[in-house]
Amino acid sequence: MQGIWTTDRIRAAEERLLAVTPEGALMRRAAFGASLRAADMLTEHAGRVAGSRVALLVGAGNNGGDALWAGAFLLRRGVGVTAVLLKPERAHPRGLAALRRAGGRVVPVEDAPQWLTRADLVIDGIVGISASGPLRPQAAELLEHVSAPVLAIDLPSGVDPDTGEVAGPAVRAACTVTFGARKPVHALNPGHCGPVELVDIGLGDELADPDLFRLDAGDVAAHWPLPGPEDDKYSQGVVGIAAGSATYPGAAVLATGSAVRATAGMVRYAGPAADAVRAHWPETVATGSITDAGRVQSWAVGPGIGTGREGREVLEHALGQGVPLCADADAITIIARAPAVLDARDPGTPLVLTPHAGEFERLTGTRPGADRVAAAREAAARFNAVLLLKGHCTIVAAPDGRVLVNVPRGSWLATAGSGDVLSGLVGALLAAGIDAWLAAGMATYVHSLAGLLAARGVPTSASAVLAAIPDALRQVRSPAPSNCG
Ligand SMILES: NC(=O)C1=CN([C@@H]2O[C@H](COP(=O)(O)OP(=O)(O)OC[C@H]3O[C@@H](n4cnc5c(N)ncnc54)[C@H](O)[C@@H]3O)[C@@H](O)[C@H]2O)[C@@H](O)CC1
Ligand SMILES: [K+]
Repeated sequence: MQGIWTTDRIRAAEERLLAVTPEGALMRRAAFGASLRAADMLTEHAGRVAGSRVALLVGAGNNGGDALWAGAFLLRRGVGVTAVLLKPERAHPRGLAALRRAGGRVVPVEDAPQWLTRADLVIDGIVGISASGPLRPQAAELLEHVSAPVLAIDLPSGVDPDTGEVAGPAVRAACTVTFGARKPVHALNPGHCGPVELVDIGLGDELADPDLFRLDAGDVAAHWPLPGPEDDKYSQGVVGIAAGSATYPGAAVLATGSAVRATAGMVRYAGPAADAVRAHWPETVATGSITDAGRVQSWAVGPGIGTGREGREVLEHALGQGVPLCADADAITIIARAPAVLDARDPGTPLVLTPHAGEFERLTGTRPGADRVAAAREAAARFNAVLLLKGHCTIVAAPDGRVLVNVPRGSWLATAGSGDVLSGLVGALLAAGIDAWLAAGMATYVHSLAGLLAARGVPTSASAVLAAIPDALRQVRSPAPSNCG
């Protein structure tokens, strides 16, 4: 798992490291790493390093210092570097001296447009982890002259470092180079960060207990249930799916199908769409009513069951079985309207709730707001449940405070029925006995990868996402190498 730390924790760790490191050494390490990434970007976008042109946007703090030092390193490689000082009186003195010594040009803001327009690459050193709020008007106006790719130093300026919120003008980077450890913005706002490269500045020993986690393919592969020599259809877990209606069998077919594709365990379906489910997935055991569904090790309940009395009875029955349960879609609305339904639950048995922002508001009375991590964490504690907050960037919070963030792979999953596929995946992993927080995170990961594979650059459908689950699992088990992201 990749760890992610809030900026307070990073700042404290940096201070401890600074106290035992020669002055300026950390910044030079960071800036050298940034200059290497800048050179790679110049090669990619301008076809050369020596002879290319870089403009630095330099703010009032150490982030600007990083940019100035990176400029000094690039000058040594024959790059023409121009620094635009947004707050000349507060520009990092040592960084500025280093840039000047290396032969860099320093221009006032009034002269900046021509240098920004001509640049092959712009380096954003406006503001880093001490940022608050969006870009100030002067910086926002300068950015209008930029058409070259932007390399963000530490994070794209104007984006909130801890929540990823964009409340006004902000840099949209082609790539971000960060130092020491990943910050929440990198996972929560991949659209503004672009691929994120991590430069080691020696912070590792100072940081423990991440605030957030991100799964990688290795984690998912390591925990995904695969049949072993001793296994049979029961030993791998039996998942029950309660979804869909006679008139709208789609949700039932999709949720059941994704459970079928996810693991080799057995899938039972219970509900009025049993005929349609049997027709699509002959390997399932389908019954018309949840009361005669038989034993399962987990339930996935909700998509398309309706929010009336029948839906409520189905949910109550499943909650009363004392097995882990994923409550999705209509099941969430039922809980929001009648929280007493949860009285049927044994509080020690895992529950996963999978709301999107609107369902989250129904459940809790408020929208998730800018700090989606805090919102998900609070709701997880309040409901004593794993809370999977859907969105472009999905957050999975456990009642004990652990949070996973899934960095999306495009917006391909914004399609009807996609949530039904996710709930089948969660249910199948719960049946295999996987920790509910991890199960929800792994399901989200594979769901988004299946979305990417199904889409291959064009809009896709939930059925195609479902069909791509085996390919996503194959890819997870043998991931392609990646050096940025
Ligand atoms: N402390 C260290 O040893 C290291 C720090 N590093 C760099 O230092 C950065 C943090 O530096 P600082 O704490 O000096 O602060 P920043 O450079 O992040 O911000 C400087 C100042 O900008 C102002 N500001 C806040 N929001 C703004 C906005 N939206 N628009 C314009 N100005 C705004 C504030 O007055 C703030 O103090 C990191 O992000 C990283 O780039 C790296 O060099 C690694 C080592
Ligand atoms: K920046």
